[in-house]
Amino acid sequence: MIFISEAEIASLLTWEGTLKATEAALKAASNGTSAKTQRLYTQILNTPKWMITMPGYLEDSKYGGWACKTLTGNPQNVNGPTLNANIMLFDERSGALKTVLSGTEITNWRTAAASAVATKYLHSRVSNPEKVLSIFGCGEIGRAHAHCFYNSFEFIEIRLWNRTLQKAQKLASELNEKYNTTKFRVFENKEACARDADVIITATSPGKVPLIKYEWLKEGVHINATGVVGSSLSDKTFELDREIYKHSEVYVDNWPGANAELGELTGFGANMKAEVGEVILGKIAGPDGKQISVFQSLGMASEDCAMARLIYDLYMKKQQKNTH
Ligand SMILES: NC(=O)C1=CN([C@@H]2O[C@H](COP(=O)(O)OP(=O)(O)OC[C@H]3O[C@@H](n4cnc5c(N)ncnc54)[C@H](OP(=O)(O)O)[C@@H]3O)[C@@H](O)[C@H]2O)C=CC1
Ligand SMILES: O=C(O)C1=NCCCC1
Repeated sequence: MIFISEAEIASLLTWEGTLKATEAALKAASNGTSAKTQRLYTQILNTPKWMITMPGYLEDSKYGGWACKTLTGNPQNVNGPTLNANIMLFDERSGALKTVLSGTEITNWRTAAASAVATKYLHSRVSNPEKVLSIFGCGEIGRAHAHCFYNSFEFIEIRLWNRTLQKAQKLASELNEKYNTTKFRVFENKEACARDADVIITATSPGKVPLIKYEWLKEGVHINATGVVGSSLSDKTFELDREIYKHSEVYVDNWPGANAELGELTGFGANMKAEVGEVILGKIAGPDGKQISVFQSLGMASEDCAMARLIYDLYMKKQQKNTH
């Protein structure tokens, strides 16, 4: 059995590969070529710590795989990441365990890639270079989005907001330095950060008060809302206020997951429009550019299957090269 570590995975990950694998998984959710199994939440009693088990299967000659991700979350982790993930990849003929992959960075990358794919298909005018992107939350998922969106689109300005200001400042400095740019700007005030933004990403552990208010938003804005609290928690909260859901078209990655975990949104009056895959496949027309669109990202096991297969193939290729 092979173990592929975070360090090895970091050397194999590219945005191009991640975007293709994630798009394949989003498409498969809407054309019946991936399993629709629900994920399971297990909580350590009387604590906010949870484990999610995500079994999945994706049929695809390039990105197909049969895998199960386990992910533990501890919102109180101060010295390490909030999320720790591992992915078991199985042999489809024998059922034997083939590989265990560290899954934390894979989760960060594919979550950002899912938002980028959603933005590509739901916010068609994004190729206009005069666009502003605002990212709320500069943790691991926010950081991955900043890299992914910088490398995938041409925004004129990328705004960063974080509850703890210093974290946004640190990330902005890192990114401006790495990409030799001044596009990344820190905003202390949430409203100022959201106003006039064309695309918004929320990547926080949602608190009791929603982060973003409807009255701050520009016509036709596209929002990728990635922060979620497990469905087994009684104090479930969302990053966007109810008025936003009432006035938006809401897109999801998969209906079975949304039906199980996003029931509240229908209660808020949300127009739960379609899976992103249905738009990719041309089954449903995307937003008209005037309405607000929200991609309420849940994350799918099939995305992890696609990524596990991608990384496994790259790893094996590298091993073969090294032995010749
Ligand atoms: N949709 C998907 O597929 C996936 C979604 N997620 C979700 O993404 C979110 C972020 O995860 P990750 O980046 O790994 O976590 P991190 O712990 O790295 O970052 C958490 C972020 O949330 C902020 N935050 C925490 N509480 C609040 C609050 N009350 N108000 C505003 N901001 C707050 C933190 O701010 P500060 O720095 O001040 O503490 C920090 O920016 C989580 O909700 C997670 O469940 C994760 C993986 C996949
Ligand atoms: O898909 C995932 O992976 C996650 N989804 C929601 C919560 C954290 C991880």
